[in-house]
Amino acid sequence: MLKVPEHQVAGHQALDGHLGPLIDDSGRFYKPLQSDERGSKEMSFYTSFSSNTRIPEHIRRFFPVFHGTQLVEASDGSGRKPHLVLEDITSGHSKPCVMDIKIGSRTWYPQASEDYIQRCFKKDRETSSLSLGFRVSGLQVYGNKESEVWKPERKVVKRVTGDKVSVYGGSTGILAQLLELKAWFEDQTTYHFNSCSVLMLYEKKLLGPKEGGSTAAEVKLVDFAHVTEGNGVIDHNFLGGLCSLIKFISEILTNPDEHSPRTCLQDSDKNDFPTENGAAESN
Ligand SMILES: O=P(O)(O)O[C@@H]1[C@@H](OP(=O)(O)O)[C@H](OP(=O)(O)O)[C@H](O)[C@H](OP(=O)(O)O)[C@H]1OP(=O)(O)O
Ligand SMILES: Nc1ncnc2c1ncn2[C@@H]1O[C@H](COP(=O)(O)OP(=O)(O)O)[C@@H](O)[C@H]1O
Repeated sequence: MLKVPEHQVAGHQALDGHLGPLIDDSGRFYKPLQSDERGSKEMSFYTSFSSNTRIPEHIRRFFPVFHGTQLVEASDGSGRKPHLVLEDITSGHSKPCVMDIKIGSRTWYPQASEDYIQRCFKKDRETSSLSLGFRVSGLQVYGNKESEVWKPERKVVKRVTGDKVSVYGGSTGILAQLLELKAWFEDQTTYHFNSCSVLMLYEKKLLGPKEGGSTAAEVKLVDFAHVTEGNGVIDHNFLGGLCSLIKFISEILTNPDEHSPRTCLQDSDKNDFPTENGAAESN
């Protein structure tokens, strides 16, 4: 029996009769193939990437495992539709803290439709993409009390700017993984990852007498609906955004006091989680 993913933080969602991804109990994530060229682009990417023998194994682990496509009952009630069958990155977690960060100062690309380019121009300008080279697309953070979770609405997430971003779960784990990805992006010229996201995830553990804190963090790349061929050219847009994100996280780690939770919320959001402890997680 497929169900709506509880821990999805961005993108199209399978709620209220809309078309969106589903999960099963065996750790698979079913992403519906969008009917326009986005669906075929994402499938082409996964097919190409999974059979590309030049991708080093230590880089492959940053991508969800691809299990082909399958016809399954779509979440919008429109009948059986083709879905990409992917590894569910949140599987095995009960309190995953997740952040989706869309990389690149621009999400448009020359081959896209005029309409898409115009929409991207607007979103890139109105968010931190243009200024920072990345933007937060969605997040959820568990706190220290049993049911405490901070999952701000999309409109709150979109307002986040450079001085208000706070990174939950910095540390060597995340940083080391981002640096490993960066080294590959400095070299690879096969794909251009337009409008693609870095997903950061760690399991929140409740603070108790013997335990506390959180487990090792994971970095994954998601959303390949706009990947184009690299044609021997470095993906400067993604690489630039990634470098900027790395610098941003490094600065938080070196000056954590300047990035207290109070700086990440606007006055109107202060009734929301996080608490000080929740934001001080280190991964
Ligand atoms: O529909 P919207 O306005 O929520 O836009 C979607 C975006 O949400 P956002 O506005 O950035 O919060 C959404 O962004 P996220 O993945 O949520 O970061 C996608 O960009 C999506 O387009 P595509 O599937 O990548 O082509 C976007 O979908 P399309 O409008 O292009 O179908
Ligand atoms: N393989 C996956 N496993 C678990 N969650 C995923 C996976 N891929 C995507 N997600 C969740 O779904 C969200 C949207 O994914 P994305 O591929 O960007 O969809 P869209 O194309 O609708 O924007 C991500 O922010 C993440 O929360």
